Amino acid sequence: MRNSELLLSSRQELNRYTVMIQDYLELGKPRVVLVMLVCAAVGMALAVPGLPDPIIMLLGLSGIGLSAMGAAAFNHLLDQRLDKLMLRTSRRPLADGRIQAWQAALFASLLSACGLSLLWWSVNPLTAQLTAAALLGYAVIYTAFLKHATPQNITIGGLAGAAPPLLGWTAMSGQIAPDALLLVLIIFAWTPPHFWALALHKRDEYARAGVPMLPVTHGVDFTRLQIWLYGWLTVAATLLPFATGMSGLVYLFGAVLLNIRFMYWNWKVWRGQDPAAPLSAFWFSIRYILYLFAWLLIDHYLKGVL
Ligand code: HEM
Ligand SMILES: CC(C)=CCC/C(C)=C/CC/C(C)=C/COP(=O)(O)OP(=O)(O)O
Repeated sequence: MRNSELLLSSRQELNRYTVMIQDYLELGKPRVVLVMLVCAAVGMALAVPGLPDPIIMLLGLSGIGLSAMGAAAFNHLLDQRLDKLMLRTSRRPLADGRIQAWQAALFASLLSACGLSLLWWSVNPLTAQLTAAALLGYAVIYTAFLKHATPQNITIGGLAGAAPPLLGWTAMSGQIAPDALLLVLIIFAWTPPHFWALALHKRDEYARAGVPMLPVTHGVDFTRLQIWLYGWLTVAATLLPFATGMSGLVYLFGAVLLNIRFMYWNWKVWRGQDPAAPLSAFWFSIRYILYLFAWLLIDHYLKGVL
């Protein structure tokens, strides 16, 4: 083989590996997990006065992240047939046949086992148990049952996605505190407006695939109203950290600004006059939750200084 041919084939080999790594990474829904890890990190910071122990923080975030990615990979595995039916998900590695079911099962099991063991042995058993509950809640209860059974799938399944700040909190303090549950409540209330905005936009795909999401079972108008109402519930939940004295005026300032924008988009969705509003509301909901947790963190550290 000539040198140029050798170079070409090693480049092709490298490309194949890069694509394979990207496919496995995609199974773990890395962008969703990254936002969850931010929420977990804020839970860690708020659980203790001063700075959290960096070693526990690293071990805790690794364990939570690996477990959440494991749960997401199980979701890909169990949903592979459904994912083939929807345009948004049809190019996923399993749905598209780029990864085999046994490979995904092995990957999901390895990630979950590594994540949970790391938490059990190097953080604390309570965090490992709560993370295992969230993993099963999303991968099994939501994906295998609720998603196909009831339009309330995400209100109940949302509890698993809302767990990260509590997991961060227990990783650092070893106990479940009311303040940590407030943070869970915020994400729990936020999940319906977050997801139903996307479900409105993708209503026809869900209908064709036979998934009983709210806009499919109860119609578009009812879903718009629910987004508006759950939006207010989220606003109320976000005021609780200030009302209970857990966070101060800096947080309140940030939360009010974010809530104005959040309710502006939810209002646009509710009115139903702008066909682009649901997708814009969905994307804003992600920035909203990220920035809200950032404000909690800023407030926590400024409280010590101001
Ligand atoms: C059961 C609860 C939840 C449901 C049903 C849900 C649903 C969804 C769906 C269907 C997508 C689109 C995914 C895609 O196109 O690949 C999405 C995207 C996203 N979700 Fe959620 N979500 C939930 C909870 C959460 C939570 C708790 C967080 C973070 C704290 C979160 C953060 C995100 C982010 C960052 C994206 C964008 C991902 C990207 O850019 O590809 N979600 N969500
Ligand atoms: C241990 C722990 C913290 C677990 C949480 C796991 C986790 C990654 C939850 C993500 C929530 C999510 C993106 C739901 C969408 O699922 P879907 O199946 O309805 O959406 P899809 O159609 O895009 O797959």
